[in-house]
Amino acid sequence: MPSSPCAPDHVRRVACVGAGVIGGGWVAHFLARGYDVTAWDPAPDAEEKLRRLVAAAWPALEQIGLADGASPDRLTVAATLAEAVADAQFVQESAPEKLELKRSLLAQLDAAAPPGVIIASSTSGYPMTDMQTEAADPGRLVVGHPFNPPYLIPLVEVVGGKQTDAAAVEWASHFYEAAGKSVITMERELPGFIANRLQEALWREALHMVANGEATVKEIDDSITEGPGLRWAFMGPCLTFALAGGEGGMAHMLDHFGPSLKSPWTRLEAPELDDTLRTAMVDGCDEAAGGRTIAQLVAERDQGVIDVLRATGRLPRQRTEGTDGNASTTSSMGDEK
Ligand SMILES: NC(=O)C1=CN([C@@H]2O[C@H](COP(=O)(O)OP(=O)(O)OC[C@H]3O[C@@H](n4cnc5c(N)ncnc54)[C@H](O)[C@@H]3O)[C@@H](O)[C@H]2O)C=CC1
Ligand SMILES: C[N+](C)(C)CC(=O)CC(=O)[O-]
Repeated sequence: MPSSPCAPDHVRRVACVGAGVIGGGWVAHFLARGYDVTAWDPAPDAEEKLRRLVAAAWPALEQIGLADGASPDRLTVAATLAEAVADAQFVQESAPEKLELKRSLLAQLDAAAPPGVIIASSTSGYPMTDMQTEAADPGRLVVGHPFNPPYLIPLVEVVGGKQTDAAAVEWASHFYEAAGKSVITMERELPGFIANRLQEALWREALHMVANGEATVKEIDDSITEGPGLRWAFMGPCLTFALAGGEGGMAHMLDHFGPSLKSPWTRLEAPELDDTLRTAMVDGCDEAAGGRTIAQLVAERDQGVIDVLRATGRLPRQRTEGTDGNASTTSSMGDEK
């Protein structure tokens, strides 16, 4: 077992490797929770982009409550990967979703990080078994799959690969909880984990409807935000459908609607993501954005998530007594169980 040199709730220094949309979001989250964060990203403009992302996220983070001592000033951008992880007590990898790159990067991180320190990948779909093949100590490599933006959406799915030590998965789950996340620890690897597997089914149908001219991008988005999405923020799809069975609950729902719900399973096919569909999706999203910039949409999304968290009783949350003004001060969101 990679005996981590640090208890999950005593971590103070986190390294984030890859600082784009998700790596930057992780940086913002860890800073807001009071950690010292060291980031590394090979892109020449990475530091500027990262600091811009953190600055844009900070007002939302102030709204939901910062840990004592939290500050963007506690971010250091390292010149090399080795420097970034040299002193880390936890490493979050968020490099591009390319299997070969992940394999080699995780091996480099394993070689450079202090012995025993847990290294998590943000991958949105690769099983850790396929990514840990080149590492000398694959036992300490786990998946920690976040949701965009990681500084507001509580969920992290944690799962190991065939060579991951069970204790590493357990340590990572405890660490994310201490860092204010809501954790699902998976016993076994599933492509897409749980939430993306569900999202993939929805996404396939959305693309299919656009490809076939059956619905516009706006209609698809409205159908969720004005419909099931309102329920899903606080009650999942299974319990929601149990209520479709009235007093008979899920049993009646399945007896009543089961046969009619089953027939589509056999007729649904994957669409071809060709240039025509790509253009239709890009144009449809531009139209749905209605002239709003990405920065405006990010601010709108962040406020929307905060409003939903607050409306559903997940904000504000009591802080626990922080003795060191750091990670022991739990998040104001996400881990109410
Ligand atoms: N964008 C999303 O909504 C989500 C993405 N993810 C996962 O997060 C990871 C990162 O995705 P994004 O942030 O969206 O991509 P991105 O393209 O925004 O950022 C990737 C960053 O990695 C950097 N990079 C390139 N080569 C690198 C290397 N060898 N080592 C370290 N960094 C390197 C790039 O310069 C870039 O800044 C992927 O594994 C993705 O599947 C997970 C959940 C949601
Ligand atoms: C688009 N994506 C598949 C990378 C999204 C995710 O992995 C999770 C999310 O943020 O919905």
